[in-house]
Amino acid sequence: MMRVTGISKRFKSYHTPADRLKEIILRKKYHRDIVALEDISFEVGEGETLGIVGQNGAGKSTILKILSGILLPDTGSIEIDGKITGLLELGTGFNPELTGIENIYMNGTFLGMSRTEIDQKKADMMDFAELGEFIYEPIKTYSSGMLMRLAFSIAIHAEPKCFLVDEALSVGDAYFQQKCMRKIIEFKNKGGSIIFISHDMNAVKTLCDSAILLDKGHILDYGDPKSIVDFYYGMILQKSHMGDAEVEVKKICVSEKGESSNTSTGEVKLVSFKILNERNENVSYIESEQTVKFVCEIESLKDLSEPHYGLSVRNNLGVSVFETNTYCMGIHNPPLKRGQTVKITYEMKMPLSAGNYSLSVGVANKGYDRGAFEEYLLMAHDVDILSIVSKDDAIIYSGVFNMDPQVSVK
Ligand SMILES: Nc1ncnc2c1ncn2[C@@H]1O[C@H](COP(=O)(O)OP(=O)(O)OP(=O)(O)O)[C@@H](O)[C@H]1O
Repeated sequence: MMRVTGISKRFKSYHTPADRLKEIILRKKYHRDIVALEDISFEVGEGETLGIVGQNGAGKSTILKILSGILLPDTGSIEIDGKITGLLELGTGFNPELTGIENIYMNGTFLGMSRTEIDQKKADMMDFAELGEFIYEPIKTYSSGMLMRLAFSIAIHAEPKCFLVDEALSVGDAYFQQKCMRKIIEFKNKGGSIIFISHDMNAVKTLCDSAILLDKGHILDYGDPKSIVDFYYGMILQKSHMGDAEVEVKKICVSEKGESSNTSTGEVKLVSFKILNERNENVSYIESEQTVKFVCEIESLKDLSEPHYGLSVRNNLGVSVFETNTYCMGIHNPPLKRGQTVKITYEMKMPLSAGNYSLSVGVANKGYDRGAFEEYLLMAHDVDILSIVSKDDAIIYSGVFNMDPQVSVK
């Protein structure tokens, strides 16, 4: 178990290096205080993964640096019965002039391993990193992906109690990332604690047992990863909304199956959401590969010049299995006048594996600008759940959906 209590960290920001000198000599304040973290507390149990999410500058890296001992907090404490290691700022604890093997010794020592321990684990570390002959070369000749392979291998073999995972993992190629993920899951299953920092919300929902939403150094919310991610999306909606409307995050109920976390500017309203089969009957479950209709009624509370509507289907791990919107599909929708209601029907086949799938809907106005809609108006998460049961005569397969392969064996 790891317990972090009341951690705070401030940085002094100087306009120029000369200001630092002036401050000392003239004994006058020449800096601006930046609150990177304020009174951060959390716990991670054995075998648990805590996700930390937040926008750029929220304080995520500062937490990791404090946990790994690179930075000291101004206040607060960290209690853990063992080591904390992880992937941090690639190169920390490495000497570029030394070979991969020499760096295993140096970095291993930095992570608290004895020489005998490193002697015993060196072969495993080298095997895992798969660097071939490069392991005998100075690491200044390594690509960032190769450096990451070495850093990960040493950090995970150092037998930590808590492992820190951040975006540095994405430097590795897809093959090595998968290998790292398998190792991380193995570590977790053996009782290791993990702190996972990522901008990939699907990964946070899939891998974490709990999550923290950080904003400007403060914990905005702490709890179940799914609601944290929904809250985070709500924040993004608010920031990407270029209109002047206030955004509210609230729970709504449009189906009998429970609550949906609805983030809305209040300019459109989700009136109803229905799941129908081919005979237009309301259904809550279908057989895999059947056609289904999702019918969504939206009321506009202001004039919308170029409305767009989106739908996403997520599996029970929160992973998006399908997501699209009318803008991406090249559909030009008629404008909506204030007070008008529009009915959007998505008719599609669902060749998904058996399980429960949640449906989310979104509404935006105007097209993409800088990779996002100009005006997000509504994001209603998990408005309904559709259960899919296996199709009797389907092939036996595992995975997310039936790709229906045509096989020829010659
Ligand atoms: N060495 C430093 N000196 C001054 N300010 C700093 C320093 N390191 C971080 N900060 C400030 O602290 C705040 C938190 O930064 P941090 O890097 O922890 O954010 P982050 O959530 O990791 O962001 P990102 O997602 O962009 O990596 C930011 O305002 C940043 O400018």
